[in-house]
Amino acid sequence: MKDFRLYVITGEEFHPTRGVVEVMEEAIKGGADIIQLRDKTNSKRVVLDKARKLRELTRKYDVPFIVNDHIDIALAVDADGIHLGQDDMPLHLARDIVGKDKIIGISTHRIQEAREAEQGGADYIGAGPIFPTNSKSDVVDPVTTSYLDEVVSEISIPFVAIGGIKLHNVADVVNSGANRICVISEVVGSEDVKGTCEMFIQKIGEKVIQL
Ligand SMILES: Cc1ncc(COP(=O)(O)OP(=O)(O)O)c(N)n1
Ligand SMILES: Cc1nc(C(=O)O)sc1CCOP(=O)(O)O
Ligand SMILES: [Mg+2]
Repeated sequence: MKDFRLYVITGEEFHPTRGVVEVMEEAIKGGADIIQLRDKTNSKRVVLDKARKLRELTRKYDVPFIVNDHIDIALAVDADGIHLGQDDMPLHLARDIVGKDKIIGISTHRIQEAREAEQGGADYIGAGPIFPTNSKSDVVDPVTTSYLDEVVSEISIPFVAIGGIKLHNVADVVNSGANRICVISEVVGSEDVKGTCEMFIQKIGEKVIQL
């Protein structure tokens, strides 16, 4: 899989007056280099329609496109991959269904889950929530950057830090060894989506050691 630095997930509740394609296009123009469609409320038919549109957009910019939760929708639109949590379809079954060429990302909140994902053939893991977040209702307590320290020392597959990551705290995450960051609200809820992505990209590239 192509490496990435800034993973942006849709969150339409944060931009009620703007369309999802328009907002994600701005994110891509600002440097988002992988996109996920995450829609926990709409019907499958509506999610499928959004997936088609985002597939078209991401092809235009050659950016990988991941669908959250719905393997069938991911396959129907020929997404590059799927993202699954600990309560979703188990990794080995998902791999059987999607085949070896699709990206599978797995959410992890503790090191044992990360080990299992790696051993099970995940392409990347999500590590979080690092900080408190309002973007996910059924979320576990923040794992803090100390979970990133464990992941850095033990896990070899790519990991992306997620959960409550903002421009003001991303330096702490980067200083813990994360060089892939995943964001919903701070990006898609911004008045300036492109500019916010550009600032994230700049900060991901900087290791600021606070003494
Ligand atoms: C990159 C990334 N990491 C974590 C998640 C969360 O997935 P999950 O735990 O299945 O929760 P939902 O997003 O389905 O509510 C994610 N989507 N993406
Ligand atoms: C979708 C999701 N998954 C998480 C996890 O820890 O697995 S945290 C999260 C929400 C991230 O949104 P925001 O950037 O707005 O905090
Ligand atoms: Mg899920």
